[in-house]
Amino acid sequence: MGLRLRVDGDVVRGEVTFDRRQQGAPGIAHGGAVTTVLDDAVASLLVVLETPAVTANIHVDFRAPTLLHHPMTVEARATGRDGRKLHLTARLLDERATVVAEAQALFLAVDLEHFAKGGEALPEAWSGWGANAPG
Ligand SMILES: CCCCCCCC(=O)SCCNC(=O)CCNC(=O)[C@H](O)C(C)(C)COP(=O)(O)OP(=O)(O)OC[C@H]1O[C@@H](n2cnc3c(N)ncnc32)[C@H](O)[C@@H]1OP(=O)(O)O
Repeated sequence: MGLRLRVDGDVVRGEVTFDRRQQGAPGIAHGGAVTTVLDDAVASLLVVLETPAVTANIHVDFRAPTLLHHPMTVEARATGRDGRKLHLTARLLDERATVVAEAQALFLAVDLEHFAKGGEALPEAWSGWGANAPG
């Protein structure tokens, strides 16, 4: 879906335009696709936090239809930490800055060994992250 994310201070921002591949109802993005974008945005905050963590849960409020072929922006920020629990939030906004969807996510910090289960090499940049997790 061409989601582009970047770190801007302690916020993650990005742009996405949904197309027919993410269609749910005619002309409108599927809620699962919207949730994927919000989950990806909050997950990118882990770069800011330098903490390996995984989504334990994510709650999404769909405030307005997310129209296909309309450029959307997404922004995510951390709202708090309680031990291993990272509280993260993200919003998806349309061209008029109307919030079309927002998410509250709980991530749990994990040891890097958690990802070894996937059998893939981990990004080099993650090598220094382990010291912060679990918190
Ligand atoms: C570094 C970049 C990574 C990119 C990640 C991208 C985002 C993703 O898509 S991750 C993929 C989707 N998520 C997953 O695969 C996670 C699968 N789940 C798991 O591995 C485990 O359930 C995991 C790690 C979340 C929690 O297991 P575990 O470490 O044993 O925690 P556990 O001891 O059960 O619980 C710890 C605390 O969290 C709470 N908790 C755990 N799960 C939840 C939940 N789903 N909702 C609310 N609270 C929860 C527990 O109640 C407990 O709270 P307290 O300490 O107050 O009693």
